[in-house]
Amino acid sequence: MAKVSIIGTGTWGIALGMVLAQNGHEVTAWSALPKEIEALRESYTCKNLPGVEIPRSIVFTADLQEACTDKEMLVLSVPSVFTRGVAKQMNPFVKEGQLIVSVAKGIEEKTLMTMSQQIEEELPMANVAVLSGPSHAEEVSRGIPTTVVAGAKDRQTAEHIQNLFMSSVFRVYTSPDILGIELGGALKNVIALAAGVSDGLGCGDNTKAALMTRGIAEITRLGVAMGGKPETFSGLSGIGDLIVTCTSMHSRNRRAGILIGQGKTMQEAMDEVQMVVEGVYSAKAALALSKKYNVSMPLVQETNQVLFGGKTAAEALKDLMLRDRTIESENLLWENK
Ligand SMILES: NC(=O)C1=CN([C@@H]2O[C@H](COP(=O)(O)OP(=O)(O)OC[C@H]3O[C@@H](n4cnc5c(N)ncnc54)[C@H](O)[C@@H]3O)[C@@H](O)[C@H]2O)C=CC1
Ligand SMILES: O=C(CO)COP(=O)(O)O
Repeated sequence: MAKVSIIGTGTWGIALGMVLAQNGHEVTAWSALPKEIEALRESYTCKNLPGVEIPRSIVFTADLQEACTDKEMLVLSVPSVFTRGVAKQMNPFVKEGQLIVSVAKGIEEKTLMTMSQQIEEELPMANVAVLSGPSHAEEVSRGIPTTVVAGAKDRQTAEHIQNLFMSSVFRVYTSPDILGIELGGALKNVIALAAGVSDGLGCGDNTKAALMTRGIAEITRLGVAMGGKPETFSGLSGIGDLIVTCTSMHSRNRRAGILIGQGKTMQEAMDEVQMVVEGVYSAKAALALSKKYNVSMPLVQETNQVLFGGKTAAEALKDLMLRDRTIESENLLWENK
C-alpha cells in the first residue's frame, strides 16, 4: 500500500481521496483553507457531497510540507485558477522524480498553458501526469461505476497511477497523450456552458445533440492542431467527458449555462452555482487558442460573446444556426468536386 496525498479538498479531491483510501492506501489531504481542514477533521463530511461519509483513515492537514513529504503520489486537485500558485508553494517540498497527478480542468488565461505545463514550470523536478474523464465527484464518492484515463510520459508511470486508483467501481485506462487529455477536459467545459444555455433557452434534445457533436468537432480541430491525438478526443477525456458534462445536473458548467439561458448574467449564475465554473475561465483561453492556431470554433466564439460581449443567448443561437453554409467535415469531400 502506498502513502499518497490529495492537494486540494474540494469535492473532486475528496472523491479521489476516498477512492484511494478505499483501495487501502494511506491518504493525507491538504487544503489552503485552515477552516476547511478543521471542519473536515471534525465531521468527516464535505458540505458539497451531502450524505457522503469520508473514510476515517484519511488524515487532514493544513501543513503543505507534511502533505508533500514521503508521498509516492501527490494528486493536485485545486480548481484550475489556483493550480500555479499552489504548485509554486509546493516547490520547496517536492523531490526529484516525485509523481504529481494533475486533475483540474482548465487553461491559464494569461499564458494559454495547460495545467501540467504550469506545474512543470513551477516544479521542474517532478514527474507530472494527468487523470481525467467523465467523473462527477457526486457519483464517484457514492461508489457509482466510473471510468477515467491516466496520461503520463512513460507507460510505467501511467500503469502505476492505474494500479493505485483502479477498483471494481473506478476503472482506469492509460494513455501517452497528456496534451489531448488536458485539452479535452478543459474545452468541454465551454461547450457544457453552451449546452446549459440551450437548455435554459428551452431548446430541445436535437439542439443539445447538435451542440455536443459540433462541440467535439471544434475541440478535436483545435486539439489536433496543438498536437493532441485525434483518438483522445473520441475517448473518455474527450467525447466521454463532453457527454457527461452536457447532460448531467451535477455539472456546475451546465447549471451556470442554464441560468444564463434563463436570462441571468454570468456573475449572477456563478454566484448561484457557488462552486467553481471552470468554463467561464477556459472560454477566453479557448478563443485565444483558436485565433493562435487559426482554427474555426464558432461555438466557443458565440459562448464568449454571451459571457463577455453582452450578446443575448437567443441572438447567439440564431447566429449559429444562420452562419455561412458549410460542409460537415473538411476530410469528407466528393471525388469529383
Ligand atoms: N467536481 C467534479 O466532479 C470534478 C472536478 N474536476 C476538476 O477538479 C478541479 C477542482 O474541482 P472541485 O473540487 O469540484 O472544485 P470545488 O469548487 O469543490 O473547489 C473548491 C475548493 O477549492 C479550494 N480552494 C479555495 N480557495 C483556494 C485558494 N485560494 N487556494 C487553493 N485552494 C483553494 C478549497 O479546498 C475549496 O474547497 C476543477 O478543475 C474541476 O474541473 C475534475 C473532475 C470531476
Ligand atoms: O469535469 C467534470 C465531470 O467530469 C465536472 O464538471 P463540472 O465542473 O461542470 O461540474
